[in-house]
Amino acid sequence: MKFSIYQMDIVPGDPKSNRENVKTWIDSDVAKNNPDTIILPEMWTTAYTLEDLQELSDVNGEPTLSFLKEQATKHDINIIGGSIANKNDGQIFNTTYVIDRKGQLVYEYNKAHLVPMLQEHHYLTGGGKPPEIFELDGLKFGAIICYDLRFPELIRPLAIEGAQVLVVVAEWPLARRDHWRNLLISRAIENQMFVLSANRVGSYDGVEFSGTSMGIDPWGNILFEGSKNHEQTISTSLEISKVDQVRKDVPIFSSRVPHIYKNNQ
Ligand SMILES: O=C(O)CCC(=O)C(=O)O
Repeated sequence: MKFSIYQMDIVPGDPKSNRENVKTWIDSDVAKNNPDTIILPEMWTTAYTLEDLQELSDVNGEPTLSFLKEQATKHDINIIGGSIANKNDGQIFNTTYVIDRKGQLVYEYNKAHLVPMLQEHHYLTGGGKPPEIFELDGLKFGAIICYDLRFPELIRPLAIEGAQVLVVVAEWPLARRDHWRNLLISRAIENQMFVLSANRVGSYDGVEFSGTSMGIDPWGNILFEGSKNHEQTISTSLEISKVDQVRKDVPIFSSRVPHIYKNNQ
């Protein structure tokens, strides 16, 4: 499977412009790289304009969901749609939508962990459910959003259930770029799966973001590392058989002793 990751800058509070930018990018990326699956960053329609989200959020995914479905069918691509601010029953969630090449919504997930450093709990509601595996073109994926990366207990069950690729979409700040790199590499090694991440660049409200969208193989080798501060398209293919190979060479999943782990995790 060939992936394109859009390490984009985001126009704050202007979903229409951001959708237009993403449309232009998809048109040119499809012509150039012919991807099977594209990946966008976190909150790419609004950026972290938390105080304005009541007004700027999509409602039940619209209009962004229809936009993503249209792009998927038009170009015959799968889309892991980063995440968007999304109002549902009066609450605002940070929601990832995954659309297949037929334009079907195959998966949705709301960010589970809210960021105390950003006072997110004043503006957003946590999803309250763990991520589940979804499939695209026969491959098994998990997807999480930014701060979720700090919680290995959220990700472990995905690996146990056979996820081959973990996708992490983010607006991770430059100030903690070392954490970002090391956590992504750790999640790949400990779960013996590919990790692909899409992080934004640019700045908003005095916070500079760190780019550095990464691809890591199940052995922990870095496949690519985006720039810290430039918009960039990362195009990559994964040799999926590496997952089985690494799990065979170092068979941690058959070495587990869940009955001694707290909560049998
Ligand atoms: O965990 C971090 O350091 C960054 C988290 C974050 O900025 C986010 O989840 O949006």
